[in-house]
Amino acid sequence: MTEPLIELKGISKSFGNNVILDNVDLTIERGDSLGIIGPSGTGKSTILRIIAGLLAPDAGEIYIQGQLRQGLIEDAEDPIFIGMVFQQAALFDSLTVEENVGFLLLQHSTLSRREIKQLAEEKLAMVGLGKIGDRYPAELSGGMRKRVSFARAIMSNPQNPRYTPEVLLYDEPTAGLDPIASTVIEDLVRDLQRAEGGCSTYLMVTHQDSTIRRTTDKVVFLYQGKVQWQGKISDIDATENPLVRQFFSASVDGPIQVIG
Ligand SMILES: Nc1ncnc2c1ncn2[C@@H]1O[C@H](COP(=O)(O)OP(=O)(O)OP(=O)(O)O)[C@@H](O)[C@H]1O
Repeated sequence: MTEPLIELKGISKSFGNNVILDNVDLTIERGDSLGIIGPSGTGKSTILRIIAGLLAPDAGEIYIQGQLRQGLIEDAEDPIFIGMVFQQAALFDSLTVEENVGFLLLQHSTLSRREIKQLAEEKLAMVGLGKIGDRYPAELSGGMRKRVSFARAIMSNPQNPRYTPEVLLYDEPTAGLDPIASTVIEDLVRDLQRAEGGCSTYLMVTHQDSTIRRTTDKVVFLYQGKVQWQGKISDIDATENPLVRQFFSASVDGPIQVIG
């Protein structure tokens, strides 16, 4: 049996007295499209930041392709590259689209600007954006900016295959988009999962019903620091779990305490 790409064992994290994650285990296999869902403030983004190596857990272990991670990503490289797509596209306004997509290569490779431009164009074409490399982020719609951030996330360095992302972490990629723009992004997530030069494995944090159903095969339901339920996407409508039922029925009545 092959090793999981990522394994979290007993991960806990508190902010002050607020316990956000309490002894969470999670396994991500190659090819997984795993949704992390649950009410607001249950630690979904926190889990992504811990997996990305941007935030340290208080307790527990993280194995990346079987190797125990020590410290944060800035302290030691993981054996595989994990990319992140943030909720806000997080583009540099003063750089062109192409410079944004090629940013890491411009900083960390010896490739020529022409080579990086060509690679950026290839990735932009993969996310359905042609001929916009010379534009600035402010000239694009919200959906286009998101797609640019996808192109940046799947950028790889041909000089060093280790910098090809093997797992993508999506943090609410359809938040704030209208239903049609959301569908475009959901289709894109699936296209990139299948495409050569895309990324076959990902975690998806989202609140949107359509995004959960259209982009994930399995889901983990987090609440009060714990994994309360996990199952296949097709199990969602059949489960008797009261948390999952309340969440998907959008009812204020049930075990989930409504905050605010
Ligand atoms: N750096 C931090 N310092 C203090 N509290 C934090 C910090 N980061 C997150 N939190 C708190 O931890 C809790 C979980 O936050 P997180 O963003 O992980 O939740 P979430 O499930 O992604 O929420 P949402 O669905 O609303 O985006 C929240 O109460 C948040 O305020």
